Amino acid sequence: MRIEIERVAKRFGPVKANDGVSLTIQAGAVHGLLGENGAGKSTLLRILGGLLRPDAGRLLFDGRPVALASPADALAAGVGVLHQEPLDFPPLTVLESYLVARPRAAGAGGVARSPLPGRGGAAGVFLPRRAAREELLALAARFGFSVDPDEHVARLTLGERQQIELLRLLSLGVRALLLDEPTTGISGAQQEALFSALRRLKADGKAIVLVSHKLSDVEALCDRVTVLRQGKVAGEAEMPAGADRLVALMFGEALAPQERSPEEDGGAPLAPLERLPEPSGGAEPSGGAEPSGGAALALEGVAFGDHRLDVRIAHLAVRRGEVIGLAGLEGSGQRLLLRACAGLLRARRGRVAVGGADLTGRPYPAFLRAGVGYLPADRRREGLIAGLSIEEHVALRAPRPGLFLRPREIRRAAERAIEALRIRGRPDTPVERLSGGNQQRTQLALLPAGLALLLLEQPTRGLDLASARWVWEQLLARCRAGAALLFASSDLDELMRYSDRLLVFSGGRVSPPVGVADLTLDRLGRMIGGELGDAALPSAPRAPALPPPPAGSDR
Ligand SMILES: Nc1ncnc2c1ncn2[C@@H]1O[C@H](COP(=O)(O)OP(=O)(O)OP(=O)(O)O)[C@@H](O)[C@H]1O
Repeated sequence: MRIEIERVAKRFGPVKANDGVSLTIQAGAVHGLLGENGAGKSTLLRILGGLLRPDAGRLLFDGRPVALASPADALAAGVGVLHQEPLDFPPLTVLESYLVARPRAAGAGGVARSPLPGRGGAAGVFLPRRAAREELLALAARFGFSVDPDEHVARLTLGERQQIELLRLLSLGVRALLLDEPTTGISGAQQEALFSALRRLKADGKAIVLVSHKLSDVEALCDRVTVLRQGKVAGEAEMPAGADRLVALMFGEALAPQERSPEEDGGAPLAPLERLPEPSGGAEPSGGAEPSGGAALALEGVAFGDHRLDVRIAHLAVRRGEVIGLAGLEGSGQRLLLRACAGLLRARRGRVAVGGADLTGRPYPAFLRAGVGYLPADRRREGLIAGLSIEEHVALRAPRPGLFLRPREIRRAAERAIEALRIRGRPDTPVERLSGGNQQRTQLALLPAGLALLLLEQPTRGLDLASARWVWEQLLARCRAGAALLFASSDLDELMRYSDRLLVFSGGRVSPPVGVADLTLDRLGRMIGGELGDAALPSAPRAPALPPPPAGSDR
């Protein structure tokens, strides 16, 4: 399907999110949509997916003007959106989720047209589960996805949920697929599977739109890219266009080549961000050295877990100013460790001390008082409160000077935070209206100053290159001021670049701390794959518990 976007405009109050965007997406091609945080990419995707109506301009599908009043309209017109967080239903099984929104065949409860070549649709008075099941398995096999129709969606990893959603959209007959940051939070193997599926769909003649901040994804997949800047088309390029050109289109000339990550620079050496001060105790910042005393964080013989994993750490001491990266596939225990160190998950045994104070078994507020700050990955569900504005978040965080909040002071504090963290929004902007990158900046703005221990999940997920770099500048400045930092990331370059030492997680097993100087990307990849070495503590995965965990639990 060919998609033409003609002079599309969309405003949110004073913000021109899309300002006369025109571009054509060809059938049988992957079209990249790039741009810095807040450039207007998601807005355009939401317009194409029927989630938003444009104020002006029009869309043509295969030359015919269309008016999309809802996602159902877009689906009926052949456009499916694969959101970063799949729109699935955690309590359902994979098969039930796959069948959501399937139109019923001619007045009966049957499965409509089969998405598989050469097969007609099944129909019947009752839902023909067996036919649907076979169809799902055959479609999954076509793309090399391994699928268990009876598994609960809540038990799947993000990458597996994404595969089911992709299959569901295909089963609904989409001819154009819009993907929003599809490789965020999925494993390397799942990324390979996704890429080969997309190449196959492209060969089948589908139009594919890829929104991504990762130039490596764009270079691997796209035939053509359009760069948005402040709601306008800043430029277009046929691929391969060269990373320099794309970065210049996205950020103007503002981002010097050395400010980009090695991935985007094809491996060129980087100008390092300013690193840590000399440690006061004489310990080396890398190479596995441990602080001798007064650690920012000390764990002794701790064991914690959830319904799925038991995690044990015999000994970990993190010194002030140190950065510890937590590597591993998502759901391997990193999040559990961060939550245990934040007082959000109680260790079953062992000792947890922050700044020398024993906080074992103490509640979350005690950790807060000890100077622990926690930044969750899921900013929309856990980090921020939908419906509240930036200033309301600032008010919630404010230390209580008395019984009453002072609105003027709160507003001024919000304005200062907006300015300091360069958030694109106003004090009264509800947080759900901020772009992903600006939500992350807001979360960072809410972290109090002077923290002793920062615990961060995926601190730069969804951020553009310049913003990610800038966030790390802020974090390293806190480290230079004495904070210790533990962060979980699925970006190996980020882990290698910013950590002093790494803990590698694999299915709940944890490696001893490894100095990054002793690691290569290749070795790290193998450790993540399970080669943790003899020193890693074994831990048996727990038997699956019923009922399934709520969505968003550590997977
Ligand atoms: N519902 C909304 N209400 C108000 N403003 C909005 C809304 N949605 C988006 N915006 C604003 O429109 C602009 C474009 O946002 P959009 O989410 O399209 O950017 P983006 O390029 O996808 O950014 P990111 O890479 O951070 O996800 C931003 O300034 C954002 O704050």
